[in-house]
Amino acid sequence: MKIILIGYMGSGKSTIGKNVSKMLNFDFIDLDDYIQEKEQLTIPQIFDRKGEIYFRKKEHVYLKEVLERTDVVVSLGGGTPCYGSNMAAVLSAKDAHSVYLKSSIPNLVQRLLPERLGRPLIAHITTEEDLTEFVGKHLFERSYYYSQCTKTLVTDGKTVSELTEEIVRLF
Ligand SMILES: Nc1ncnc2c1ncn2[C@@H]1O[C@H](COP(=O)(O)OP(=O)(O)OP(=O)(O)O)[C@@H](O)[C@H]1O
Ligand SMILES: O=C(O)C1=C[C@@H](O)[C@@H](O)[C@H](O)C1
Ligand SMILES: [Mg+2]
Repeated sequence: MKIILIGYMGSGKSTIGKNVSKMLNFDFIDLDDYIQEKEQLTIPQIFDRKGEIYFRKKEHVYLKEVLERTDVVVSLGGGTPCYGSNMAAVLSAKDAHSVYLKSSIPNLVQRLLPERLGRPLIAHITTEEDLTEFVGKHLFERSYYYSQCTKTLVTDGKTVSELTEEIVRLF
């Protein structure tokens, strides 16, 4: 079985995915970490030196690679399901269950403001007001893809351990 965690930047995919994998005794792959390791560059370096189109092409190639794995929890990047045939690949992967971690705009903004420098799409945004506007528009565009997941979990008001347990219970 594969559990694929999907959601906007800051929704908790990496943090919760790692915990779920430990509880289920599954392997854990964070697609962003996998890309960084394969490319021997950080995500900001890839965007800066090679550009976003290069990143999206590699993200697609490595997604296909990790979808071959079994007994694994995979946390995708925030944009992964929203490009090319990636969401179709997730939905058609063998024995795969996709979970959308759905978070409100104010919660995402509170989490992302202090951590924005590691995320090239928002690194240039400095105020809470501007980040709220950006996340609102971006999430609206991306929700079309996120909402295709087989399960949706609202994360607002829940701790990482509560969400971890909820996912473990689902499977
Ligand atoms: N339910 C939660 N309650 C409080 N803090 C949380 C919760 N989920 C995640 N966080 C915190 O929010 C921040 C972002 O989480 P994380 O890096 O796991 O998000 P992500 O979805 O993997 O983002 P990205 O798409 O950018 O990789 C972290 O500091 C994490 O500890
Ligand atoms: O939302 C996005 O498009 C991104 C999210 C991160 O996980 C990284 O994959 C990268 O910063 C792009
Ligand atoms: Mg992550």
